Amino acid sequence: MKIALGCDHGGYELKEDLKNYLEEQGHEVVDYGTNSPEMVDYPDIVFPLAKDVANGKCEKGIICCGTGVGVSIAANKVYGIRAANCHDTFSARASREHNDANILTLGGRVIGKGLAQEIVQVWLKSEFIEGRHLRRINKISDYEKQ
Ligand SMILES: O=C(CO)[C@H](O)[C@H](O)[C@H](O)COP(=O)(O)O
Repeated sequence: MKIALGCDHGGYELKEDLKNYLEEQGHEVVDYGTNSPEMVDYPDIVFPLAKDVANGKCEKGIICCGTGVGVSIAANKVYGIRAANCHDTFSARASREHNDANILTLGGRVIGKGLAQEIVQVWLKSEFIEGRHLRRINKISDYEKQ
């Protein structure tokens, strides 16, 4: 799978670890930075990345910051993005099965690398189950189009 990966300085170490992990799993990773622990403003990373998920250049996105919250708020401003900040595997699975989340956000100051890898693994293998959830997603999309 072609995956857009990005971070700010708060998620830099986790992003680097996930890049290796995803490549080991055979995924194609497109790295949107940042590429050092120096301070950056996360919207500058998030918007180009999220646009490329929304327009289909990348199938899914994973973004790390200190908490996963700031990047999630920013990503959800981009038309067509459903970003979910998940720090447990139950929520990660539900964000795919129920919400068809196309971006996962993670907090490098919240969870360790091992748990982050498990969350990513569950998130990537879980599929949207449609049914009643599609009706709800469509209501969000309709609102977004207004
Ligand atoms: O947006 C965030 C908080 O929800 C992210 O965790 C950022 O990484 C964080 O705000 C960065 O904070 P810093 O004090 O500039 O390192």
